[in-house]
Amino acid sequence: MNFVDEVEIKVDAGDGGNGCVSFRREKYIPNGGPDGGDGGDGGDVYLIADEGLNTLIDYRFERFHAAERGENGKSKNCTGRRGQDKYLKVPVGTRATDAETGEVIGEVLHHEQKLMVAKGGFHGLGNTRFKSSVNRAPRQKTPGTPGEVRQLKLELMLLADVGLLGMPNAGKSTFISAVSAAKPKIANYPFTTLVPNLGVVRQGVGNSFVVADIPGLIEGASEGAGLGIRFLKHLERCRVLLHIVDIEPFDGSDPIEDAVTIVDELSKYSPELAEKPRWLVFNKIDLMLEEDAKAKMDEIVAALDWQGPIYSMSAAERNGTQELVNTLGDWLLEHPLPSLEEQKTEEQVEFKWQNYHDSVMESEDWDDDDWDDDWDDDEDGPEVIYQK
Ligand SMILES: Nc1nc2c(ncn2[C@@H]2O[C@H](COP(=O)(O)OP(=O)(O)OP(=O)(O)O)[C@@H](O)[C@H]2O)c(=O)[nH]1
Ligand SMILES: [Mg+2]
Repeated sequence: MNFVDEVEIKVDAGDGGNGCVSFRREKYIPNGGPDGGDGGDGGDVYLIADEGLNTLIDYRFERFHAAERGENGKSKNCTGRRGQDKYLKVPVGTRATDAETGEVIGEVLHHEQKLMVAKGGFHGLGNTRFKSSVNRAPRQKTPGTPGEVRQLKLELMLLADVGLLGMPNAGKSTFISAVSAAKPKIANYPFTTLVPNLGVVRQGVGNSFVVADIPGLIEGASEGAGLGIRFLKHLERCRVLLHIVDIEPFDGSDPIEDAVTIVDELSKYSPELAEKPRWLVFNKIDLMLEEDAKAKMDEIVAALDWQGPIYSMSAAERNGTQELVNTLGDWLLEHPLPSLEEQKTEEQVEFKWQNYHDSVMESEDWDDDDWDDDWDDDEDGPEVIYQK
């Protein structure tokens, strides 16, 4: 099974390089000024979305990823080189969470989108920076700060427009194979589908949508029964859910209870997901006389107190499926996805060392009137303070 949608990895951004203490030593310049350069910043760790990937499996095997350390500063005012950033390729739709705090860092939703998951350390300052009218031969420097280390949970959530929800054997996979080119395994035993499948429904040029078929849910799924509810996360980004109800389960279970169970488990998993637009789709109507089917459907609608849209079909006989797909296509056109900018509501996560630079700048070493005068001269090599 190559589909892996959850992994935990450790990311380690590069430490900042240390500042350097050094003095200019040259022939004929006996008392050269300070010329210790700053260190380089540590490299950051980023996720980068790659549309060619559809699993996080590589991260099962490689769990530690580090960016490069910044180089230390050197004499002659040489600034250390910045550490190289580390880019981790992930499938589009991957979300990163800090595993220790549970804080969602962000997600990558389109090809080549980048997300910083660990910030590199800030560079240390060389002694040139501490030169002043009072102290012309400073021996101060600051060390680079450590790069951020995070235990990271990566979760892949499939990007689909329509999500299928229902008991095992309800006919979810039969439906997706009826309306798309997807060829999932279909069988009359529960949990035939073990990992999500995506199917593309084509309705003419430039008008297609994606359906996600996920493993079935059973009672107690939120407590881990069956395959649990871990696959429900793949429905979070769908625009509409189809609750597929088998009106004549061959295991003899009561279709009313089954339908209620699904709604309960959905609400337990996430009230937001339960609030998402959802259509009730009765399946296997070929197994009953029309009147009996109608009566059964009415009972289920009443038991669920269902007010939303209702469809019926025989996925196996492809009866009613095309109609459902056409209505879905129209509905999706009328309910476009919010643009990416609107989706970016997530706050920028503050990184641990964000304020380090400010605190160094504010420290007393900088309270010097001559500071501004000295600063500008540094651009083209060391400033010579004493020259005979
Ligand atoms: N008579 C009839 N049988 C159907 C219909 N749709 C599906 N089936 C049968 O029901 C059984 C289960 O179908 P699947 O599509 O595998 O069900 P599923 O919801 O994907 O089940 P899981 O993957 O286990 O969650 C299969 O034997 C299908 O042939 C239908 O409309 N009519
Ligand atoms: Mg299935």
